[in-house]
Amino acid sequence: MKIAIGGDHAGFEYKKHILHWLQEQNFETADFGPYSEESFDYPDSVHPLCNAIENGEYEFGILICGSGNGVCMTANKHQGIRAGLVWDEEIVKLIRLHNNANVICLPARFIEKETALQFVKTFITTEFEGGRHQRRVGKIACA
Ligand SMILES: O=C(CO)[C@H](O)[C@H](O)[C@H](O)COP(=O)(O)O
Repeated sequence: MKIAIGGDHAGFEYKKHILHWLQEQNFETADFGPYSEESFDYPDSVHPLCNAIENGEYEFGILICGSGNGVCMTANKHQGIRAGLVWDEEIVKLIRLHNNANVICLPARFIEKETALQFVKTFITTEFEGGRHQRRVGKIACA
């Protein structure tokens, strides 16, 4: 599984932590930045990451900023992206089970680092349920 990760300065430490775990597990990864804690505009990471997912280069994306909302709003501008903001384990499961999310958005200033990692583990191991949800997901994109 190929996984891309990005965000802004507020998510930098969390990104490092999650990336380290992904690489330990031998996932193929790509880091779309930022590469330091210096102030960074999240769209400059989010758009290239989402383009790469839409092109089929990566299956899943992980985005991290302070509240999770900036990265989520930006990602969902892309037709091929379904990004979900998460704050507890059940919500993480639901964005995969019901929404077939391909991007998870983590609010670094509101959850612990280990919680963020646990959310990523749940995200990448939960399968889309399909069925009635397939019909609904099919109606999300607008022309
Ligand atoms: O959602 C966000 C932006 O809309 C994020 O929370 C950013 O990380 C946050 O806005 C960054 O704020 P800062 O004061 O520039 O660190």
